Amino acid sequence: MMKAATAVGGRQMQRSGNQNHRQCSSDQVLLDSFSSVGGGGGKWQQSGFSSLQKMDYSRMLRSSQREMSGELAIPVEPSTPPECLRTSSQRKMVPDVSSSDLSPGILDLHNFDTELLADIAAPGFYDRAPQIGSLRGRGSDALQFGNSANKQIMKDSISESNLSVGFVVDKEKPGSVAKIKVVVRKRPLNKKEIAKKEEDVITIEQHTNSLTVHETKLKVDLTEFVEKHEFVFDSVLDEDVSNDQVYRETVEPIIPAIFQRTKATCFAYGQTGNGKTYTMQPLPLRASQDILRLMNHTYRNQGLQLFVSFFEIYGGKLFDLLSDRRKLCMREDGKQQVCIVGLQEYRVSYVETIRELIERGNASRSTGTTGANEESSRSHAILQLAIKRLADDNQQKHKKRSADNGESKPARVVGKISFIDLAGSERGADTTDNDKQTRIEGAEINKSLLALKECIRALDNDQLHIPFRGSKLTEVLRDSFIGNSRTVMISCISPSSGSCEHTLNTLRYADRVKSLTKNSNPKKDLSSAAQNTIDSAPVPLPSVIPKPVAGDNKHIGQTNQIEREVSPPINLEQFGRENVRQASSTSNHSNRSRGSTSPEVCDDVSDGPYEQRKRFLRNVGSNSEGGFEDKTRIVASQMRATEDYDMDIDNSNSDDDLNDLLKEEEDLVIAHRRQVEETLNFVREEMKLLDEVDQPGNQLDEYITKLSVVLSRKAAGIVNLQTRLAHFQRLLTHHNVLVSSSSGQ
Ligand SMILES: Nc1ncnc2c1ncn2[C@@H]1O[C@H](COP(=O)(O)OP(=O)(O)OP(=O)(O)O)[C@@H](O)[C@H]1O
Repeated sequence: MMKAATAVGGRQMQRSGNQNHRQCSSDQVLLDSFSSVGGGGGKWQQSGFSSLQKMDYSRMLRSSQREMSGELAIPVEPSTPPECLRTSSQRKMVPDVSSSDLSPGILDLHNFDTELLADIAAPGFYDRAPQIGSLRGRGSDALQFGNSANKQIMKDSISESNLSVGFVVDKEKPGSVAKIKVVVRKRPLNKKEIAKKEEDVITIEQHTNSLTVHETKLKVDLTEFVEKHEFVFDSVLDEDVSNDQVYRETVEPIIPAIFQRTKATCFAYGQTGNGKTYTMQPLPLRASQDILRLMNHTYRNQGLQLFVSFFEIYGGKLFDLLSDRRKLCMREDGKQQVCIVGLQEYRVSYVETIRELIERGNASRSTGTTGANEESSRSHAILQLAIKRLADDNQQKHKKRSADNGESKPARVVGKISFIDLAGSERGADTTDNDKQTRIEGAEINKSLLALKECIRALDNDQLHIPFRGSKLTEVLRDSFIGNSRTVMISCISPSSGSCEHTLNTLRYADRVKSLTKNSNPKKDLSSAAQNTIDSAPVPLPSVIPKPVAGDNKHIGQTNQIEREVSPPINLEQFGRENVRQASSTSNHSNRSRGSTSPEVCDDVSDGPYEQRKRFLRNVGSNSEGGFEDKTRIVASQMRATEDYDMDIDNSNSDDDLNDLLKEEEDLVIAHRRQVEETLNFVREEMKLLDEVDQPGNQLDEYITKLSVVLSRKAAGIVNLQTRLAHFQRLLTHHNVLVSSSSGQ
């Protein structure tokens, strides 16, 4: 799972999510070469690349095949090349999908009944898996940062995986693998952090699977002290642990299970730029290699086939990354089973083919720039490896039925594994500078991350109801949450002191996922339970901080942040509209009254037109047009009104129309800008007015004093709007929590 592989055209910025991106050239070369070497009959050989290139790739692939020949004694079959890998003539002549190689256009994730395979024990699978203690010190991954590291990953993965060809079938039952495994991976300090002289604040003890965050804090007397936050997870991986070792610790143990009716999910979670893509990138390749080996040894002659699909969820929409970003639809059938309409699956027999497909998919991913990562994944990418089987009798029937009426019966899914490279999590406070699109992305991302967590928790508690409707992501993964499932979560963290708060948030998320498991380790972030009530929110407004749900305080390491995630609903839409209404009513007021000569229209000295204020100033002290005090009282009551609405929020109903909310927020920003502008104009006009109007000194003093009251109230109004804007972002995040938690009720 990668972002755009640099070798395949680099990464791109895709904001619309609807654009089609084609990265054909080098893919074409590689796949064509592969087909020719792998026995594809030269079907895709006419792409016009040089014979020298062909030879190089052929040599590489031949050697790769030789290395794996013991394990991959599978019949050579042509892999169906993606459309963009064909020449234009081929694109015209050859149908898009070959029915023998691809799944039907409609991929029904459930209708393929899970095959009941013979419970064949596969001995020795885990024999090679190292003890966690031995993971230290290898660090074969590129430890330097930058694109070169990413480029290297796939190669490393292949070559490392080839080292482990001495693969023996497993003897352990899949049932012995934990249902949910939470692993934390720390990355090294990057160049930027080193340049800023940031320190590594994470210590890891792999033999106890514990990790300590040393957070520097300030006492009230401004002296520094270090607070320690200790966490224990199923596994903790230090910065020198290689990607191959990560594979062995996370995915390898669950591979045998997917031959036995299990749906597995592996995902990386963490702050943007902390190594999710770096970590996820090589895993599907390694997994597919092991799957192919098992298929061709332990499960040979059972007619199993491996299928690959790769799609992304961006802005709540699905795009096929292996089919020119074709937009996909998710449907539920009568049995409430999820179908992804149009998703293409490719039947594969070779790791190299999978590699090419992954690279192509990555090149189509939506990426953007965040403060922490220039090439940030702004989508969730989901790569699925599905093992399917057409039973003999089914095959017979299938042939007959196909001959009869041209229908094809889909293969049955034996098991599958989904690799999810999640978009980076961001705090609302970090997104204040982002444009609207980035804010929408951020809100969508946070929403799905929270929904995912809720599903995992429900799953691990054997809850009857899994709140998969919380987001598109969880809906799509629905079938991975039901029945026999395994989940591996890899939390990626930065070691730097500057990211300490982010890191704690990530670890608490991971801790939360794990915390309610039956076998959870009680040794949690004790320091945070005792004294750390860190809240990443920029401005504390108690009236909108949701209250903890009764009985949800059983976990020691829980903090305020977590408690808020299970809070009662807030009507954000009402909140937003109210904000805008208040802001607009104040800011539009002067617009309405401008041009009017009626003094009644101007109920506020600050909002009256210039001539009116001039008249007013002339009458200061005479009370002829209503006292100045009255007018300032009106202003004050308007300000109070904008402050009061917070009180109503808790009584509101929830509303999940995110786009409406963002529209409200945008309106609020406009209203804020307008109010600032008008206040400045007001000040300018007042200064001019004071120059023009000849008043006795004492009356002028009085006027100025009163004016300063109005001005300070105007300033308070602006600050108020700013506070609400900052708050709006927090509320959007809370909203996501509420949506997911309310859908779970
Ligand atoms: N364990 C690691 N060792 C060496 N380099 C790493 C490691 N983890 C991450 N990096 C480097 O850090 C940079 C950012 O990593 P990556 O793109 O994987 O982050 P990310 O979490 O996927 O970010 P985003 O959520 O924004 O997509 C990359 O240049 C990557 O090579």
